[in-house]
Amino acid sequence: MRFDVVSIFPEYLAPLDLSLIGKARTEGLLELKVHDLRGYTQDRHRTVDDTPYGGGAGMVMKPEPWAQALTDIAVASPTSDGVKPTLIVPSPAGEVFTQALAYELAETEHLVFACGRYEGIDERVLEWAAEDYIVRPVSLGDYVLNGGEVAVLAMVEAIGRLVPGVVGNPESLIEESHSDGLLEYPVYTKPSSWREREVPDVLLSGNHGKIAKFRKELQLRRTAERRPDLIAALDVSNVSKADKNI
Ligand SMILES: Nc1cc(-c2ccc3cc[nH]c3c2)n[nH]1
Repeated sequence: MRFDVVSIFPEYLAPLDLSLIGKARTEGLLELKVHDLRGYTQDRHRTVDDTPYGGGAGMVMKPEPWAQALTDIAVASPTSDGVKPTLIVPSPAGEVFTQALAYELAETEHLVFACGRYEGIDERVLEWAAEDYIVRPVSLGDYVLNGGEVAVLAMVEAIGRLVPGVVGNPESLIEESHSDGLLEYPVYTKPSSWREREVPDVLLSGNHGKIAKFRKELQLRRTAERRPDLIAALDVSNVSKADKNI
């Protein structure tokens, strides 16, 4: 799987050299290249923004540097299956990024991320890019950042960790939050007694059936308390009606 990221702050993406994603890149499980948008400007001031048509505060990112960068990236890495690469454009006005979308995108051969800044990217870039890309504006959540880089850090980590071999023990992907539509259960480790707080006895029992039941009940309770919206969306085939009333 290949990731390309375009930004005027390439150093913002440096954390992707670290930890699991960095190790996966070293091992060749993932390819990731960060591109400085200013490398695609033509003027000596390396201009990437200008005033908005129609007025309004702030500046808008000029279209031409984006077209040059996105053309370069698509030509440099043609997909083996002839499917257009996917262009993810972080935006508060995009579809919300979810674990389901992370799984979907983890199946994509080539993901390109366009990190906007200022008031955003000239809309014509997204229209133009649709000739050679599957264009998807994506929101990290209903809050406003100053640019797309933070969203890309989160998405590359969430997607990259799903690529086979990146996470050492694939079983750890099974029982995490949102993998089954529920929030994850609480976890504990040694010592069993800590500052007069005890680990739940059932977890020390060795009875795997009881432990699984206990954990599922805690997932349901935690989800009902913190994310009632997820309870409504639950696929009832994996939860009995009685469980949903916890
Ligand atoms: N979920 C979310 C995305 C953003 C975002 C994404 C790109 C730009 C460019 C300028 N401001 C931006 C904000 N804020 N919140």
